[in-house]
Amino acid sequence: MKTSYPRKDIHVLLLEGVSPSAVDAFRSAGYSSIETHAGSLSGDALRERIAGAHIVGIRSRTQLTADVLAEARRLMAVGCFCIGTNQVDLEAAARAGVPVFNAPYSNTRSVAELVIAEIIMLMRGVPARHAACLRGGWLKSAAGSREVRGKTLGIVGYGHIGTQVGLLAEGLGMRVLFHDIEAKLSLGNARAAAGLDDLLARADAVTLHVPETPATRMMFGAAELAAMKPGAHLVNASRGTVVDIDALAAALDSGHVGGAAIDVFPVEPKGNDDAFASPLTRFDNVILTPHVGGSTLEAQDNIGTEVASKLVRYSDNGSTLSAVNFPEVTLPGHEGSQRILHIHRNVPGVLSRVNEVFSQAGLNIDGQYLRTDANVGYVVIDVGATPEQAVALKAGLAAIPETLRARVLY
Ligand SMILES: NC(=O)C1=CN([C@@H]2O[C@H](COP(=O)(O)OP(=O)(O)OC[C@H]3O[C@@H](n4cnc5c(N)ncnc54)[C@H](O)[C@@H]3O)[C@@H](O)[C@H]2O)C=CC1
Ligand SMILES: O=C(O)CCC(=O)C(=O)O
Repeated sequence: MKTSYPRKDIHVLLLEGVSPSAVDAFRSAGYSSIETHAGSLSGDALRERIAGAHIVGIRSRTQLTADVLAEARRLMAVGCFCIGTNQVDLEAAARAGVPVFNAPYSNTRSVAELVIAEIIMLMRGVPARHAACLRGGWLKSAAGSREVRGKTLGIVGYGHIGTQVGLLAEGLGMRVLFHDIEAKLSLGNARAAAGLDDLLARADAVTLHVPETPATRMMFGAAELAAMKPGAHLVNASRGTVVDIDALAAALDSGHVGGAAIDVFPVEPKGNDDAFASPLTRFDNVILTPHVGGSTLEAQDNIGTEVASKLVRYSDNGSTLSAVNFPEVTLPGHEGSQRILHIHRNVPGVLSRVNEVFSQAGLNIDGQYLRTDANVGYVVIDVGATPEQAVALKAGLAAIPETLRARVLY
């Protein structure tokens, strides 16, 4: 059961080279116990470091499984300093009373720019020419080299990244088709395809911008690759599980797929010192990048500030706005009141037990904010009480059997 701490005792663990802007944001908010690691941690090293952390910041590589979260008994919140949150068991985190935050927009432009550059490179046949030069060869020829102007780009997943790719591609004179499972507003002159097959049959290049979900796992296999136009190119900067890499290697071998740019892989090295292996490394007509779609200084700087600010706001004020796994509450300041957070399993009767704790103490509630989802209830109570009374109230709340976490805010 985790309760109240002064900021100096709140331990922040930042992994995977999270930007220094995050450290700055924590420090300027008064948090001084900050531990940073350049790489990801796993196994015993992760369990050991997370056991003492109140706030954990990761990027896409650190796996916060239910088992790992179970060891993190002090954990108040998780920050994913990226868009994807598939590396965290979000349900297990919610069941433990731990909100998870991310940065849904800050690196999207960086991904879109890389994708556009790759589409031009693939259509010009640059990867194979570059590979030849590195080996002392000279492939000066227009064979297979095309302008992107007038060609059709198929975007699968027309969200924050997909829409930006579409607008940039139109700026280059491309025709844009998209496919999404949701009805989406077309930006510019983009058109919704009749379905994935329609998009694949018409696109000269296909780019994938879907999240990792059960439905997108291996959504791009032999059948989808075969449905692409002969010689069309594939770009994947979404998640490595979305494309069947062996099927892609076979389609590149046969020449049906003209080239590919792949930024994400089913298995990625844990850090820069680990070796990378892929069935795609033997092809000259591919661009392989080490999951750097969002790795620009601009994006990382913005993400560091954005996610750290959300974590500080939750820690200082209790607001869970934009948490991805948790009831969202936006809260005003609580000057003049003690603010107590109570996170509980959402079953009938808990709120009346919460209120009973306050009425038994004979204290008036100044404000109460409640949000629930199917599993978790989050109630924030402002009360005119002394700090000592607040700690006693927190202990009363902690004794309610459905309690997941209770905390007095500093
Ligand atoms: N390579 C990198 O460094 C980066 C990779 N990413 C990945 O890109 C993904 C997309 O990012 P955003 O565009 O910001 O996400 P988003 O949530 O704004 O857009 C995703 C779109 O995919 C659609 N979608 C979901 N399932 C689908 C399906 N089965 N078929 C077709 N469409 C489907 C959604 O309706 C949504 O419109 C992220 O989830 C993340 O995994 C994000 C940032 C950096
Ligand atoms: O840059 C990173 O660490 C991960 C980027 C990414 O894949 C994401 O934002 O989802």
